Amino acid sequence: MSENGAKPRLILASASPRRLALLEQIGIEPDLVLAADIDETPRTNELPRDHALRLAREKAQAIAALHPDALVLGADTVVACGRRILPKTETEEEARSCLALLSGRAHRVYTAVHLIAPNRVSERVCETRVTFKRLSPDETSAYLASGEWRGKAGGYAIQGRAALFVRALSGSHSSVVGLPLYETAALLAGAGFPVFSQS
Ligand SMILES: Cc1cn([C@H]2C[C@H](O)[C@@H](COP(=O)(O)OP(=O)(O)OP(=O)(O)O)O2)c(=O)[nH]c1=O
Repeated sequence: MSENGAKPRLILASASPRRLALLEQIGIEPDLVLAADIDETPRTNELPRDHALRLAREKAQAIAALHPDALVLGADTVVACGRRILPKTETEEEARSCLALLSGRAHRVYTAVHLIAPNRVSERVCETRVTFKRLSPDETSAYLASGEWRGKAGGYAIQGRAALFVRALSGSHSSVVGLPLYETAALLAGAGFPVFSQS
């Protein structure tokens, strides 16, 4: 609660419908959802975890600058093969190369969350290890034809058909989809947002 006992206004700094749906899953409805338009290009030699943390922070800061009295939550999801940051795939060719890299091996997904409150800033990053089965040419073609890879980090969406490719996952499923719910709830509770008593 804020100093006067009122529930603080919450803004989700994201254009991702999945992040909104994940927040709603735990009973949290932001007062406002605003997309932050920032440059998401990785810096030279930037590590995947650092990249996710930086972009989550920059998304939150862009919106907090316009709404200094609210709680502002930003997030960023990065799929990494070793130190390599995979793109958010926009073309079928990009998605095909990502699937070829991910096939038959483990990779990591980092989602960072950054919360700006009027009097404090907090952040967390969640690391998840995902192991894909070896993909046959038919599986790859069928997945590419589904179009589910479009705009997704690493060229797949675990909440859709790519679930069939996941042999093992260690970490947080919600984090791979785009928002680690355990960590997000902890940040919000720490900033005085009533996580378990919304109504
Ligand atoms: C790996 C994976 C990623 N994704 C998505 C989550 C994110 O939306 C996207 C990664 O891009 P992000 O830049 O993290 O998010 P976004 O561009 O969709 O939204 P915004 O920046 O406005 O918050 O990939 C899935 O939906 N499922 C998955 O399994």
